[in-house]
Amino acid sequence: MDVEERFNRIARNTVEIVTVDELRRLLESGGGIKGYIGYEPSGVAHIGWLVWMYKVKDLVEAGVDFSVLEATWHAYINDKLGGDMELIRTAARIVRRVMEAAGVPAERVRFVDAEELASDKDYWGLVIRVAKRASLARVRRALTIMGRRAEEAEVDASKLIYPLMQVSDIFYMDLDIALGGMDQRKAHMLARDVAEKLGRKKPVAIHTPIISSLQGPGRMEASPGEIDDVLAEVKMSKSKPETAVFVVDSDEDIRRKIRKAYCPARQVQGNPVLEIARYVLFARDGFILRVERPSRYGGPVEYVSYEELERDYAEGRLHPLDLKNAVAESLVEIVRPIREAVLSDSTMRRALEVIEGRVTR
Ligand SMILES: Nc1ncnc2c1ncn2[C@@H]1O[C@H](COP(=O)(O)OP(=O)(O)OP(=O)(O)O)[C@@H](O)[C@H]1O
Ligand SMILES: N[C@@H](Cc1ccc(O)cc1)C(=O)O
Repeated sequence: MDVEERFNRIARNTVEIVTVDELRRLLESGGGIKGYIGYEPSGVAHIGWLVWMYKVKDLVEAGVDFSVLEATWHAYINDKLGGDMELIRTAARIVRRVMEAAGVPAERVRFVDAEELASDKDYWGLVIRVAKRASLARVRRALTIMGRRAEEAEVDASKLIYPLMQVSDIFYMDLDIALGGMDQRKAHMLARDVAEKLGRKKPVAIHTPIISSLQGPGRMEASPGEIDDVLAEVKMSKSKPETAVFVVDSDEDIRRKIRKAYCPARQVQGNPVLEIARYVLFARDGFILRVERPSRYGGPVEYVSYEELERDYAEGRLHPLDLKNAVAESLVEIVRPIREAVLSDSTMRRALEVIEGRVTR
């Protein structure tokens, strides 16, 4: 791939790149580029995670030396899985399997355990230096990166360490690119500002879209705030199982959940079914959405691009039920091999049962 092809591969299906020029310069420099994403191993992945997993695949294919940080300590701080570190580590093994089944070339990705970072005194030196350069108000505001509101830091002070650790992870691993969903924006912006003050490499932030809750965004006007704060509230989230399709859901569960999903006729904004079509289904090369419907409703139709689908939907030429059925069937095809990869392994199956019973938020 030449520079342009690499750039396009990295940029497709993203919401923002901070900054595009810096990314171009990195690619043009011809040197090695180090990127990462971190996630909390804290339960079963939902289809929102496929959005970043597909992006990891793009980055690896574009030649980025990529690490996936299994943020075990972060999950502990964030009260996941009852703070059971053994279970948190097990959850990380399951997510690895999910990533492989979703097409991420695992042999070309470095998996890093947050406990390994935290075992180095230099890591903690870095956390303290980062803390010195960040105001308390800014760190509190960054709590959205862990799906919390600023006020929640009052309950338990470890929550304030989390954003500082996330920023330090980036410096410790000496990264050029930090990837995350839009809800991770505050960590990346903080890292960019602190980088200048500490004379560190300023990471390019790449943000992928957030899929809304299946129940819809609710009263969006009632949640004023910056875009990432709002998205953190309305996203499909594993802590709210009724909002999500999980990668281990049965075919019938997927169909049932999509059938019940919020999907007003002609509405594009905040429509989770269209978002799934756009960011999960059409994110795959060569995808075609096939709508089966009786001839009295227009007969079968095929969409080869999201844009065509959106146009027909917005103009009322595609009924919500027909959209839902088509999206559900395609999702079933995507989820099935992932579910089988996880559930065909009896150790994983058992671990999953324990984890599902222990999801604490
Ligand atoms: N609904 C979503 N759509 C797209 N990406 C998502 C979605 N939810 C989470 N992500 C991304 O997945 C990564 C892991 O996020 P996170 O651990 O917060 O997910 P989650 O399962 O919703 O967790 P929780 O419910 O525990 O907050 C982050 O980069 C985040 O941006
Ligand atoms: N805050 C991220 C997890 C994360 C943790 C540490 C990092 O360095 C990066 C990401 C999330 O909630 O998904």
